[in-house]
This record gives sequence, C-alpha cells and structure tokens, in this order.
Amino acid sequence: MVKLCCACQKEKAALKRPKTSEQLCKECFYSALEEEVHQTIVQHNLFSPGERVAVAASGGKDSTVLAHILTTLNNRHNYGLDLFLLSIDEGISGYRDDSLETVKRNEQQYGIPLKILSYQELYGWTMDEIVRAIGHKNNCTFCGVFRRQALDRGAALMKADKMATGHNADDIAETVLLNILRGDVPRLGRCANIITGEDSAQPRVKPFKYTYEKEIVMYAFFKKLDYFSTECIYAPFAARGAAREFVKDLEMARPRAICDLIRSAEEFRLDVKEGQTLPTAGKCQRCGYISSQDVCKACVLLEGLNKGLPNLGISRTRGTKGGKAGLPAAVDAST
Ligand SMILES: Nc1ncnc2c1ncn2[C@@H]1O[C@H](COP(=O)(O)OP(=O)(O)OP(=O)(O)O)[C@@H](O)[C@H]1O
Ligand code: SF4
Ligand SMILES: [Zn+2]
Repeated sequence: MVKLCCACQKEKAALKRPKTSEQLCKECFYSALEEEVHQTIVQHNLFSPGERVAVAASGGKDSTVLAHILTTLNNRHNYGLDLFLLSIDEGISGYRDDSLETVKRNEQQYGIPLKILSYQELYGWTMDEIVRAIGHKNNCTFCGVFRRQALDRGAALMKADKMATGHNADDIAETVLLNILRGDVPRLGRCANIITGEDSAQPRVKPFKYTYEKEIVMYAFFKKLDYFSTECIYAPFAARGAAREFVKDLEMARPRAICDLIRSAEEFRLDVKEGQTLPTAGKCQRCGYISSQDVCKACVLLEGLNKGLPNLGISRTRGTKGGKAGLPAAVDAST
C-alpha cells in the first residue's frame, strides 16, 4: 500500500525524517526543515533587519545548504539581510581548489557575492607548504587556528555585522561530548551557544544548531544542490572521528540523543568561584585581532613557522602584505 505524506495527506511519502520519524513527501520535508531554521533564527534573534551577513562557505554540504536556505528565508520572510559568501582558501591542492569552484558556481546560483581570502595572502603560507614543512602531525592545529582568524579577518574586511556558519546539531553534539571527555568544563559551558563572540565586531551565529546532518544531506540530495563532498587530503584519524561515530550510534539506539546532548550543555552552568576569572576577549598585541592572550595563537604558530622549526632545515621569513616581516598584519580594505 502506498504510504501518504503525513503532513499534506496527498502526495506519496518520499522519506522518513531522521529527527522526527515522520513520513513526508519532498515538498513537505523542505517546508518543515526551512520552517525549523526560520523558527531558530526568530526565537534566538540571530539577525536584525539591515545587517550585512557573511555566510562562511566551504563548498561542503552544510554551508551550501545554509547559503541556499538563508537566501530563501531572506526573500520569503523579508529579513532584510545583505548576504554574501565568504570562503577561505587554505591552499590545499586537489581539495580546496575544487571546492572553491563549487562556491564560485553557488555565487551565480544564489545570486549573492563571494569573497575569497587565502592563507597565502594573509599569512604567506599555503597549507600544502605548511604540511611540507612540519609533516602531517599537527597540520589541523595550524589550519584550524588560521581558518578561525581568517574568517574573522574576512568578515571585518568586508564590513560584515555577523557571520553565519554551517555547524549542525551533530557537530555541536560531538563538541559537547569531546569537552566532556577532555574534562574541559569552561568550554562545555559555552560550546553549545548559538551565538558566539558577542563582544567582537562580527558575532558568529549557527542557524543549523538544531538541524540534523542527515536531514541537511537529504535536503541537498533531493534539491540537487551543487556541493563538494570530498574529504580533505590531510584529514587525520582524530578523536573527533571516534566521537562522531559514537554520537551517530547513540542517536540510532535512542532517537533524540543528539538533541539531548546539546540540551545538556545548554543547561550546564559554570559555577564561577570567588576570585576566579574566565578568559575575556582582548586584542593580540601583534596582529590586533581578537585573542584571550597577549599574543594570539595564529601569531605564535606563524612565528614558529617563519623561524624554521628545529631539524626541519627551513628558515625563512615571510610577511603579510603591508605587515611587519614574518608577522600577519591587518588586511586593509583594498586587499
Ligand atoms: N574554508 C572555509 N571557508 C569558509 N568557511 C568555512 C571553511 N571551512 C569551514 N567553514 C565554515 O565552518 C563550518 C564548519 O566547517 P567544518 O569543516 O567543521 O564542517 P563541515 O561539516 O564539513 O561543513 P561543510 O559541509 O559546510 O564543509 C562550515 O559549515 C562553514 O560554514
Ligand atoms: S582536515 Fe585539517 S588540514 Fe584539512 S581542511 Fe580540515 S583542518 Fe585543514
Ligand atoms: Zn595575533
């Protein structure tokens, strides 16, 4: 017997929603997912009318679906947002160069402008060069620290008011679990925040905080969105991989486990003892970008690279356009 969509009762059900187990037709699934994201945006005041919003776009499924849904909702509900795509080119040949081609097509498909900034222009190094210099061991530490700052710098350069990232419910549940495993109580208290960096010039928001990864993949698949799905050539087998699998197993055994993990972190309150202080966001004394230390992690890592790490036989000083030799400088508006 043909199963009908439980929402419209007219069309044939095309899928079972992983989050709610509802049997829906494609159109009702699109509406349900888009409406949930809209409710998340409204209930958490993620945006205000007239804001300029950088959509951090890697070309992967999450940020591609995010760009698509934000464009749709901005038109449908008159959010009044000035959206643009912001991509960071880490300089990983055979991976990021291909995914950036996808983002360039998305620029045309969604009709929103794209800004690409590269590690090469910001830091004087590509990830390919960094991996050649340091080997495969700590590449993601460098890459993660540089990307975080590069996105902030790109958003500032483009005069954005906010930045939206494609982090989804599975990503956040994994981070909650990792912070529990590491006993990192301060991070546990803030890792599920839907808005971060509120004291910075461009706070970051996560409109997909409650959206399941499987549903993002289904949405992209049924809508035939143009996205890039290859894994980074330098991706390690790390703790996150195991945590990712564990979260998926938990969800299989008990649906809503992902939501419950997120809720656990939301309801967790860090009890700050008298005399104890939490890190506050200040400015790096060298590059001037946001940092909770005197010198930010990006500057520390870059200094190590430029000095030449022991036994690697490299010693070179590279600088950023207009910056002090070997140190990253603020990128001016013409870059
Ligand atoms: N190179 C990049 N340029 C711009 N934004 C990025 C880049 N890499 C990651 N991001 C942003 O950070 C978010 C999380 O990235 P991450 O690589 O952890 O997850 P992902 O699940 O693979 O995301 P995606 O499917 O969008 O690639 C992305 O959704 C995107 O918004
Ligand atoms: S897997 Fe590591 S090296 Fe590759 S893009 Fe991600 S953080 Fe960078
Ligand atoms: Zn710095």
